[in-house]
Amino acid sequence: AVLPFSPDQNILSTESHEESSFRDLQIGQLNFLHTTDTHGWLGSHSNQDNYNAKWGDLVSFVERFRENVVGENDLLLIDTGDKHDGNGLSDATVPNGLNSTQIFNELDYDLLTLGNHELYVEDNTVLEYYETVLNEKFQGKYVSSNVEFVNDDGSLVPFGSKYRYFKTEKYGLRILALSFLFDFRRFNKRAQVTPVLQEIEKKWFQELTETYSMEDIDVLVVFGHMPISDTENREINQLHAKLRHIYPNTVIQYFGAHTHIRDFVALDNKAYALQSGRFCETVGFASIDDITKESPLVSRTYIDFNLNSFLHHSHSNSIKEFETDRGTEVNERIHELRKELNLTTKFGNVPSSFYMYNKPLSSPHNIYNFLTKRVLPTLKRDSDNTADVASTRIIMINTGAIRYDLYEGPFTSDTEYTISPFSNTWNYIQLPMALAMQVESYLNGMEPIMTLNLPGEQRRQCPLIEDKTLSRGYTTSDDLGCKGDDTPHRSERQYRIPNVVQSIESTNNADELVDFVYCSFIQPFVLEALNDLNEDQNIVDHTFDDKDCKIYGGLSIKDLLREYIISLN
Ligand SMILES: Nc1ccn([C@@H]2O[C@H](COP(=O)(O)O)[C@@H](O)[C@H]2O)c(=O)n1
Ligand SMILES: [Zn+2]
Ligand SMILES: [Zn+2]
Repeated sequence: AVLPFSPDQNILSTESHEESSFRDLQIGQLNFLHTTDTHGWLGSHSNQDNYNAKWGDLVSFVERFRENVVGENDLLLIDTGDKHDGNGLSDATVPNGLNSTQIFNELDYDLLTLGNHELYVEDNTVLEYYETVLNEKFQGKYVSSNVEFVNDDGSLVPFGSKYRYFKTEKYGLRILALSFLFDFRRFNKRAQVTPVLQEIEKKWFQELTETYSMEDIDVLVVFGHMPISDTENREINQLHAKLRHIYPNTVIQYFGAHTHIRDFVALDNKAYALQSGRFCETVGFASIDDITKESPLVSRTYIDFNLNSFLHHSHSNSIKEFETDRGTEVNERIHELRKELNLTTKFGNVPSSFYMYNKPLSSPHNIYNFLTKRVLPTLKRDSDNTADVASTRIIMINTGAIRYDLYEGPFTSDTEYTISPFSNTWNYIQLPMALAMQVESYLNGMEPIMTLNLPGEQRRQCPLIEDKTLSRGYTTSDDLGCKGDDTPHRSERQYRIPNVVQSIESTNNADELVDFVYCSFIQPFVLEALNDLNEDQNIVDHTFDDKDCKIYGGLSIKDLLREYIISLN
C-alpha cells in the first residue's frame, strides 16, 4: 500500500499554517497545476476580489512558480476543458471563442483536452480542432482517448492524440497520460464520443497497455472532462476498476472536471483525483513525492485565482518581481479584446444582488426567484405566431442555463454573458393543464442533469467557518479533510437548487389548456416527462415527440434580462 489513507494526515503539510493568511503548497517530486471549466473567464471577476487575477497573471504565475519554487522537481500543467459559454470574452465573438482560444493557448500546457462545451455547436468543435488540437505547440499534448473529429469529407480522426507517453524533464519519470470525456450524448455532427468503457475495450487500448506495462510507467495520469465524485453514473469508478486491474500497483493521478467543484478523492491508497472548480476561481495544485518508493505521499491545494495567492505561492515579493513580459502582454491583449467587443458597455444598473446558491429559492434575492417572478413573464412570442393562444402560460428553464450570480451595480454587455451565455430558443407545446402542471415536479425528481452542482458542495461535513475577520469564499471538504483551500475563508451559506424552475401566468383559471413554453435545451427531458406521466395517467391519447414542439420565439434569457434592467432605469 502506498499510503494508509486517513484524512488530513497524509498530506505533507503540517497543519500549522492557520495563523498565516495562506496554507503553503507542499512541493513534491512531481507537481501539477490544474485548470478546468474556465468558460471564457480569462479577464478576472470584477465583482469578487478573491478572483481578481487575469489569464496573463496565470501565465506569469506558472513562469515564476517554475523558476522560484519547483526548482529541481517536475511540474506538469493540465487543463480539462469547457472553455466556452460563460463570459463575453469567449462568447461575444462569432464563432464563439474566436479570440479567447488564442489567449487561452498562451499557457504552455503539458496536457490538455476538451469538455462538452467544445462539442455542443459545430463552429466550436471545428475551431477547437484547428486552433488547438492542430496547434504546433500542443502536438502530442492534446489528448483525447474517446472523442473523434469528423473531417469535412466525413472521415473520423482522433480529437488529438489517443494518449501521451513521455518522461518528465527533471526526474525522468515515465508518464502514460490518457484523457476521457464523460458519456456526453449531445455532440454535434463534427464529433463522435464513445463511452469510456466501450473505448477501453478497443484494440488500440489493448495494444497500448501491452506496449506500456506496469514496468514501463511510474505514474499513470488520467485527466479528462469527467467528474471525480460521481455517485449517479460512477464512470470514473468503473474506469478506475479496469485500470487498476491492468496496473495493480501503479500510482494513478486523475484530474476531473464538469461539475465545477473543488474536490479531491482517494480512489484507493495509490490513486487520487483532483478537480479544480470553475470560472478561473481556482488553480488546482497536487503533488506526489517519493514516487518510486513503496509509500508515495500526496498533497493538494486549491489556490484562489487572485494576485495575492499567486504572489505568495510563487515566492514573489512584489507585482514588479512577479509579472513576466509574456504575462503582461497576455493581459494587454485581454484588455484590448474587452474594448473591441464592447464588453464594458453599460446598459443599466442592477438594483441589488441576486444569487444562485447563497439565498433560498423562496428569497427575492435568489436569481431564479427573480427570473421566474419578474423577468420571464416579460417574454413575448413572435408576432406572426399568435394563433391558438391559451390563457395560461408556463415558462420553464433549466437552472443550469443560469451560470453566475447577478451583482448589484453596472449591468454591462459582459454581465449578460456571465448570467446566461446560451443561444437556446423558446419552444412550446399546448398541453392539458393536468399534464402541464406535473412536468416541473417530474423533472425535479430526476438526477441533477440540467443544473449545476453547488460550487462548494459539501460531501463530507467540515465545520462551518464563521470567523468574521475572514473573507467569504470556498471552505472545501474533500477526502483529505478541510484544509485544502490555500486561503482560509468564511463559509458561504448554500442552498440546493432544482433541475428546473418555472413561471406560471394565468388569466383564466378555468382554462383547460396551457401554453407550455420551455428553453430548447430541455426539450428531450420535457418530452420524456410528458410521455412518462401520460403513460401512467392516460390524460391524452398521444405520444409526444419533436413534431409536437413549435417555435415560440421571443428574446433569449440574456436579452430579456437586459431589457428588464433597462426598464428599471
Ligand atoms: N445550450 C446549452 C448548453 C448547456 N446548458 C447547461 O449547461 C450545463 C452543462 O454545463 P457544464 O459547464 O457543467 O458542462 C447543462 O447541463 C445545462 O444545464 C444549457 O442550459 N444550454
Ligand atoms: Zn463546465
Ligand atoms: Zn462540462
